[in-house]
Amino acid sequence: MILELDCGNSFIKWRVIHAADATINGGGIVDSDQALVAAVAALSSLRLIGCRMVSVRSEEETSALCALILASFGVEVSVAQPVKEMAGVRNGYEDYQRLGMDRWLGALGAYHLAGRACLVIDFGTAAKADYVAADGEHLGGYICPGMPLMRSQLRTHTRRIRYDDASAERALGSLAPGRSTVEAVERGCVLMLQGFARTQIEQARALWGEDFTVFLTGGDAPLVQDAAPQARIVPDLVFVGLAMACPIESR
Ligand SMILES: Nc1ncnc2c1ncn2[C@@H]1O[C@H](COP(=O)(O)OP(=O)(O)O)[C@@H](O)[C@H]1O
Ligand SMILES: CC(C)(COP(=O)(O)O)[C@@H](O)C(=O)NCCC(=O)O
Ligand SMILES: [K+]
Repeated sequence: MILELDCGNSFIKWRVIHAADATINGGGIVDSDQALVAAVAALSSLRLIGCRMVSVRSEEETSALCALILASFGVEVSVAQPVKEMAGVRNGYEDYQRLGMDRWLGALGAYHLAGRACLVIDFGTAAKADYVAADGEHLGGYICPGMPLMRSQLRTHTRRIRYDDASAERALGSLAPGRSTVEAVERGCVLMLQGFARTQIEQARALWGEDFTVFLTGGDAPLVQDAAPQARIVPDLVFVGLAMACPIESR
């Protein structure tokens, strides 16, 4: 079995797959290193032969988690590293090392799955869009605040925007004009994300006509699904790219 980890700015997404056929043994989303170890250790008949990781966290946090994985499960962690080119995709950044590794792996995974031009939109802590042309050239992309950041900026920089998580969840049952603060903020931010997605799709259409595939990923992708009916929702897109970047021999 292989442990796969996607360490974003807010959460760690993890899964355990069988090395031979990549079938999924377990997985989840946790908010700390300790919760990760507890969740993985709770899997029955766990037999890890390796671990691969993508992280957009600091070097210190990333190596601390690698050390914890080694100490807890006895496996070395292979951490995806920036490269100029892989699997037919060429990194489009002026300095390829600066492109977020989650974005790069999402682009790799998308191009692998689509085999043609693709637009990857990832709604995590930040909202990201990345463009890969039909010949594999990564054209670059866009970054703006995602749902958690927009929400917390409003809460932090205003005096009268205050509400709890439960009412936030209830507010998203509809996108009609809000009749309370929580509805107005939550629905307004979702419309911002949807507008972001629509604009990216328009731009992809201007570049490529109808010959492209749209991928939606990240924890908040479901909030945007209705605005992009043609998109493929692929929650594990980054893991697709991670397996390509960090192959682990099965024994
Ligand atoms: N089970 C879940 N636990 C926590 N957040 C979730 C869950 N499912 C969806 N989300 C949403 O996912 C968002 C975080 O997305 P994610 O892609 O994990 O971000 P990041 O990679 O930046 O850590 C949160 O804002 C939350 O709304
Ligand atoms: C843009 C990001 C902060 C997104 O992080 P996430 O929302 O996945 O937690 C991450 O991809 C990153 O740190 N990128 C480096 C900067 C760049 O891609 O230009
Ligand atoms: K991410």
